[in-house]
Amino acid sequence: MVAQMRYTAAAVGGGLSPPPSTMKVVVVGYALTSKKVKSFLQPKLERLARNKGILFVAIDHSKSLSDQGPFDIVLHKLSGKEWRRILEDYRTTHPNVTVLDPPDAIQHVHNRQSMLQVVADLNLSDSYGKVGVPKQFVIKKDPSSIPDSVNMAGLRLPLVAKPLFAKSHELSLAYDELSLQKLEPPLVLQEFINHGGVLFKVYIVGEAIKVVRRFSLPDVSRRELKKNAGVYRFPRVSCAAASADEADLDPHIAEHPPRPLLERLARELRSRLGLRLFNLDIIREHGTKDRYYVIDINYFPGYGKVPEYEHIFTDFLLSLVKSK
Ligand SMILES: Nc1ncnc2c1ncn2[C@@H]1O[C@H](COP(=O)(O)OP(=O)(O)OP(=O)(O)O)[C@@H](O)[C@H]1O
Ligand SMILES: O=P(O)(O)O[C@H]1[C@H](OP(=O)(O)O)[C@@H](OP(=O)(O)O)[C@@H](O)[C@@H](O)[C@@H]1OP(=O)(O)O
Ligand SMILES: [Mg+2]
Ligand SMILES: [Mg+2]
Repeated sequence: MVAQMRYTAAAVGGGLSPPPSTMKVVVVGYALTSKKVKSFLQPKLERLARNKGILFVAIDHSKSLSDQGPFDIVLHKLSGKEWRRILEDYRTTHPNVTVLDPPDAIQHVHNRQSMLQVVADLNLSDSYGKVGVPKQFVIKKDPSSIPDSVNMAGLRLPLVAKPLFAKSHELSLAYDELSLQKLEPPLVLQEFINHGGVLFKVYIVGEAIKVVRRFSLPDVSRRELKKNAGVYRFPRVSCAAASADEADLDPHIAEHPPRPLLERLARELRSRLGLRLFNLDIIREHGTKDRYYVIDINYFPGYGKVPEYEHIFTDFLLSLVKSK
């Protein structure tokens, strides 16, 4: 079902020409934070969408979702149990509306343990490379158990400590296991993998993928590890300001992972996670040609920073309606 809405002056907004009047409009309701609206719903996206017959409409939280629309697609990234319940109800009562993405699938990548489990289960290995996850375990409560748990799990130092819930972005690097007791659970402790200080962000929008390169934490040598102790906290690492797309780097480090490997990984994760909008952070172990680790998966990431995202995203929205 394509929500049949005629273009009106109010719907189109000032100054922009509507598409031909015969064109059916694809209505996309969105529930996003104001930060996300600013970064994602940029004028260049809205403009291109409008020319292709796609209209973005803000969902009004003071009204029932069923009383709004009709929508063809609902796009959302809001947290909270109540919102998840509203969406689940809406999905049941409006089976023809594509909700991007299902709330329970999103929940799966909110926890840093379940997030990487799918990659571990996939155990992807072919002529292009091998994709795994760093050894890791969860500390739920008692930080005094950390040193013993690290030894028992056979984790090699240094370790990265991340909040179990992916919404929080603090990151610590620990050179010894005793210092980890200072950190506040629930946490994921993960082996730090040397990767030449460069990481690849693979943005997925349905079947499309786009890869960017970012600077990351530098390698830690055996010598450095022996010399240092303690836990070091890092503010946001590998954020958009850390782009390394144009940097002059050692080609062994800069080279993107093979496209066929990423395409297979993206396809598998899309179906196993039941998500269509996500990105993954992948690193190549320094000194190897084909040993890859996925270290993070994010739902509906910052697409606004991806070159040409407006074309990729609008094509994707149209393909959803066409395939119905
Ligand atoms: N196991 C690891 N080995 C090496 N470096 C790592 C590892 N885990 C994380 N890092 C580095 O720390 C950064 C932040 O880690 P991660 O991506 O897990 O956190 P995040 O807060 O979820 O990030 P995002 O902003 O992408 O959501 C990574 O971009 C990478 O530079
Ligand atoms: O805000 P930005 O554009 O940086 O997008 C970031 C996004 O924040 P937002 O959803 O509030 O926008 C983050 O979401 P939360 O985990 O905090 O929910 C997470 O997905 C990051 O990985 C994104 O950065 P990217 O991986 O694309 O560099
Ligand atoms: Mg990350
Ligand atoms: Mg993340």
